[in-house]
This record gives sequence, structure tokens and C-alpha cells, in this order.
Amino acid sequence: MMRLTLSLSDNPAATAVERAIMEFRSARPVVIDGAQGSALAVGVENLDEAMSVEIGAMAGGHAHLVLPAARLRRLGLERDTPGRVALPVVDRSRVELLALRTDGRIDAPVRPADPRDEEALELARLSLMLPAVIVVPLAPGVEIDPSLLRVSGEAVRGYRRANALDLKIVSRAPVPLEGAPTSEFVVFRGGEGLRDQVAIIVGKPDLSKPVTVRLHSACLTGDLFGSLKCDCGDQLRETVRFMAHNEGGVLLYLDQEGRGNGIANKIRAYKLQSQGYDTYDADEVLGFEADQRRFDFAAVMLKELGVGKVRLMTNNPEKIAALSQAGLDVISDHRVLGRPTAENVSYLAAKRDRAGHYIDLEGMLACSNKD
Ligand SMILES: Nc1nc2c(ncn2[C@@H]2O[C@H](COP(=O)(O)OP(=O)(O)OP(=O)(O)O)[C@@H](O)[C@H]2O)c(=O)[nH]1
Ligand SMILES: [Zn+2]
Repeated sequence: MMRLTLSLSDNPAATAVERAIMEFRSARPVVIDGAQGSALAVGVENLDEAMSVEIGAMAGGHAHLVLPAARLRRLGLERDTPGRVALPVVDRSRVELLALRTDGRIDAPVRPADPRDEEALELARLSLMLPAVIVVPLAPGVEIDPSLLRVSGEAVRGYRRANALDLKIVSRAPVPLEGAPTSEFVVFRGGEGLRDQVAIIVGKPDLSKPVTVRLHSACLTGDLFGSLKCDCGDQLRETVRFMAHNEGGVLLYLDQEGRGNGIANKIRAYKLQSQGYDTYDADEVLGFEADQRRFDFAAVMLKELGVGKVRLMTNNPEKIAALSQAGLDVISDHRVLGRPTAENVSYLAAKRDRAGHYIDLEGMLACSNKD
């Protein structure tokens, strides 16, 4: 019989990681293979009673919980690297106390995470899940369920670096927008998680001159539903309006919900905010550093569209720095302000005070009082 083989993937390491992401999200353990041997990894958010029993039985006392530096700091340790806590028994409520609860406390020594632990955490982050993972080292020669997916730790570790900038245009068409009837949507695919990233060319910008550009990270609650907790919806609409009235521009709508943490983690953070945590402290409770986003792939999109010189609409110094570092000529940067509301003032103040965003809150409040 003839055997047909297709080598469909030109990047098997990346494909293996993308499969691992799907497994991890579907609550199936993933085996991470590395120089120090193999280990089984399970996301804490997928640990139900049945899974705890199963993992506990298989671990024979050798499981541990891996937590990122941000979470360890919240638990009162001075850390800038991840660590692990032994789990002699896999007890779900203890795991939750350590990984996620606001009354969490450290009840056992925290050892430095090894490379495999870090790779397991990276897999959780890439999966847009809570960055807290149970890792079970596998003794050499131990038999494991052959249906479990295996991925090389090195592939996980290198995934972001190797794939983030690999995007291609897959479709484009005119889409008239309210107030900006000459607009074109250009869809890119690739990069981290093979997501679709959208560029909206508003009007007919002259690409040989500096082009007005905005990088806008997706915010389902604000952009679509007009959430009062942030300024995103206002910024989005103001950007389109400004571009339509000022020689056009390019708006990149980036699939980076929740500052790159994903919608599930953002809503977890909102729950903490409803209990009094500010936007950055809430993320830290969940194990996230101040901002997970990278913007270098946005520069790739702009270059692909033929944009070289940029007038950037943003209040975020990181966006300005990222585009310049990626080789674009950022001629100027302009503020793009929403309306202050009772619900978003503390969010705007936190972005100004803790992340150095250029937000003149007093000016915004004075303007809105005049209206
Ligand atoms: N994790 C987290 N993300 C949030 C919160 N509020 C809003 N976001 C997300 O923050 C991002 C804001 O995106 P942008 O408006 O592009 O970014 P920015 O960093 O404020 O910068 P500029 O608006 O350009 O000044 C979106 O991805 C929102 O979903 C929050 O409380 N927690
Ligand atoms: Zn928002």
C-alpha cells in the first residue's frame, strides 16, 4: 500500500506548542519534556475534585505548585522569579488558597522554580489561563497515558520569541464606518496564538508622510458594551473620528484583551476590583506583572501596510518606546482621552501614577465639568 505523508507544518515546534495550548485549555494534562526529564503540568483553574484525586494518586507525594513572582510578592515574599511549593497531597482548597485567594498565605518553604516549572507557567500564560500550575515530575521509564500530549520545554520557552512577529495579511475589504465612510479592514493572521489582528485604514492616509496611528488593545467590556470602568470605548471612537477629520490614519485593533491576560483573567481582576483592589494590584493577586503586552508585532503590521513615519495617538509611554525600538519613526505622540466617570477615575489615576501614562486627570475633570 502506498503511504502518503504530508509535511504540512513548516514550523513543527510552534505547532506542538499551539496543540499544547488547546490541551491545556481543555483541562487535559500536558507532558513537558526537557533536559532534566519529563513532567506533567495541569493548570490550577482546571483542578476539580476528580482531577485532584487523579493527580495526587499519580504524583505519589511529589507534586508541586508553581507560582509566578507577582503572586509570591502578594503572598508577602520578596521575589522577582517564580517559585514552587511542595504538595505532599493535592488538596484543592490549599492550592486555591496559595494560588488565587486574597487571604492566601505561605505555609511551606518556597523553592526556586526549575526550567520545567517555568515552561509550565509559560504554557498557562500562553493559554490565557491563571498563571498557576501543578507540576508532577515523571520518574524515568514511568508509563503514561499515550493519549497525553507531549511538548518540548524548549519549544514552549522559545514560542513567543520565535513566532510573535510572523504575521501575514489574509483578507481585506472596505467597511464604511459611521463618521468614517472610507475605511478598509485588513486582517492579519499569525503571531502569538495564531490570532487574527485587525488593521483599520481610516480614510486615505498619504503613506509617504507621517501617518496618524493608534494601537488599541481589545477591551470587550469597554469597546463594545460601553463599560464605565475604563476609557477604551471613548478612545476607540475618538480615534476613528479624529482620523476621519485629519487626513486619515491607521488603527490597529489588537487581540490583547485585559492587557494581554485574556478576558477570563480580566473578569477575575474586576471581581477583585469590586472588593477594593486597584487595576494593578488585582492583576498581581492573580500572578500578573503590571502589563503582559508586547507591541513589536504591531510594528510589523504597520511596516507591511507601508507605514514608516508615525504620529501616535496614545497616553502609554510603552507603546511609543516599542514602535521606536522596532524601527518606526515616531514623529510625535498625541493624547487620546475618554470621559472621566465616577467608575473610571481611579483606573485612570492608577495608570498615571503606577504605569506612568500621560493622563491629565485634573484637566479631563475640568473639561467634563464645563460640558
Ligand atoms: N488586566 C486588566 N486589563 C484591563 C483593565 N481595564 C482595562 N483593561 C485592558 O487594558 C487594555 C487597555 O488598552 P489600551 O487602551 O490600548 O491601552 P493603554 O495601555 O491604556 O494605552 P493608551 O490607551 O494608548 O493610552 C485593554 O486590553 C483592556 O481590556 C483591568 O482592570 N485589568
Ligand atoms: Zn477598557
